Amino acid sequence: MSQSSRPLTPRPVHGEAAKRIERWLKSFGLAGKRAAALAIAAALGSGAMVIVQAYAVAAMIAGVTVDKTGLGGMHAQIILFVLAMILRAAFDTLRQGLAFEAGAAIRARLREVILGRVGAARIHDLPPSGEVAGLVSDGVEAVQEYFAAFLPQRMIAALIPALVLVCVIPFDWVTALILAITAPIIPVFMVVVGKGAEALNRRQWQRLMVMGAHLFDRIAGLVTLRQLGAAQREAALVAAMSEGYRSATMKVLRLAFLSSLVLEFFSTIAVAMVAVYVGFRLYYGDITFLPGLFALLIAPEFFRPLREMGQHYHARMAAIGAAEAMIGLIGPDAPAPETPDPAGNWRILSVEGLAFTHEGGDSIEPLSFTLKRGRTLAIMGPSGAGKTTLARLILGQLPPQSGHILLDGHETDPKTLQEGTGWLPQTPRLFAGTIAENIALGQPTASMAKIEACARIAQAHDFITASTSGYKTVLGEGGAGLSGGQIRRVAMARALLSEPDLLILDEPTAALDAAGAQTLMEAVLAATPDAARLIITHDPTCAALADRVIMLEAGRVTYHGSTKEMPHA
Ligand SMILES: Nc1ncnc2c1ncn2[C@@H]1O[C@H](COP(=O)(O)OP(=O)(O)OP(=O)(O)O)[C@@H](O)[C@H]1O
Repeated sequence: MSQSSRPLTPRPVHGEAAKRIERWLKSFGLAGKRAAALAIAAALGSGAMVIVQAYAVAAMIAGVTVDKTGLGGMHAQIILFVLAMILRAAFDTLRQGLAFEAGAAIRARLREVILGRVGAARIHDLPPSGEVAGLVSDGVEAVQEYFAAFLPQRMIAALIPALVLVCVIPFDWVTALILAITAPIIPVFMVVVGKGAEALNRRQWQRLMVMGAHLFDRIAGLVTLRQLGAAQREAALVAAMSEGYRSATMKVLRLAFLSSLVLEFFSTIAVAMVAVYVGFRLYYGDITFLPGLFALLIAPEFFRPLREMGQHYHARMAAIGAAEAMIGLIGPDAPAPETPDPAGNWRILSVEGLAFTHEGGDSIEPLSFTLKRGRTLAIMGPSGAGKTTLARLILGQLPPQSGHILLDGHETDPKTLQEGTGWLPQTPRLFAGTIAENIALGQPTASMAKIEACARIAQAHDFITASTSGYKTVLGEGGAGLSGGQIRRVAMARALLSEPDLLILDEPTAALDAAGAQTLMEAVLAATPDAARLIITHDPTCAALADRVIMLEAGRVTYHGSTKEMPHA
């Protein structure tokens, strides 16, 4: 079980670092660009209708109270008001739909890139599953808010107040001047609040990632934890982490609510200034009723987009926090997901000077061999000699500290090799599901006939069909319902099903008697005539069927030659 070692109190990012993250984020915006642009246009339409409505209301009130026209003489204003109301509702509905569409396109693109990167990662580079889950769910949602809420609002906050100013100037330029002078208060305040919000949001994300990774890891090992009586202790640890996350979230929310309150306060003061000024001018007869009332009605609408941008500013902060974690996972580029390389035409696998040292100091000394397709190499040696380590290096699960793995003399991407490899691990793992699903885990479209044929070769068919549900027998988590030996047989069928170019079998005959081991290996070799086969074994019967043998002792090769001349293990 692993635990993230990242610090819980991150350095604050602002200035250039935050802008760099934001540039990275924007490279994903292309996915929903058209819908986002249309959403902004719809918001502008709605803003224009608000101005028309304010004018119609002011004209109606002025007609009734000052000009004493009566409602009967105001058909034009009433029709204008109703039309503006209907159009405004239509624009708002359209805006919401388009913003959702833009957000959905960006969400899909981000998830595609993250999962594509995780799928393409070397196995030893894989991030904890909890972190990946946190990023593709909450992380992607936070980023979509940035695109669906903050970015359009930023544009709207620049355009609608400008539109209001242009409309107010012909009626009352003094009010327009007051609005223009007070407008910058809100963006300035937003930037001040933003400095603190960035650090808080990043801390919240770090805590969520650590908690997610920890929780996934502990859930996967729940049986072991219970067996060791450590479940309660772990539960307390998870509770403490949740509490840390709750407290970080509350700090973010507190700041978001407080900043909204202060923004409301400042915009209310600015509107009040306009109201007092208009009131005095009306009183002294410096302005007529209609422009004064129109200026009063429109002043809150001038500040509304700015206030809303202030409220969405925390969406930007949350997105930067999430994006930073994403960059850590998928890198600073936003590439298209890699398409799998359809390799498989190679003939010779060459291992050249491959070496590795575990953290504890145990190592494999530089080791070289070649293995042709259709040939079998047995790796033997006492327990702890480094046999499994060698297999894991070839499978790309451990990064070699030196040396190369070549296919037909060319350096190869571990992913390419992994895709064409059938692997029976030393401790195979089955999952909850039917036996057929477990065999077809890597080949979900495989036919039942093929699944059955592989199960026969792996000596699994008889015990599978002995149960009433046969291949449809449902297994519990970890293959519960089968014995350890039976799990190994099912996993062997799984390794054979993909018709691999390279077959790596770690102790394939464990738990079988000599006759069973011989039959199994002969069947496996006959079924994979074109595969290169690497067999890790303690079993001399099994090794005798190979073409060559490498004997390892404490990570060093003690024999490399034909099977016939090998010394007794
Ligand atoms: N993840 C690890 N961290 C540190 N040391 C490790 C790790 N995995 C293996 N080792 C050590 O490396 C050495 C080689 O282990 P490896 O599993 O490759 O041996 P092996 O020959 O396959 O043994 P066995 O036949 O028992 O499976 C052992 O001493 C083992 O303790």
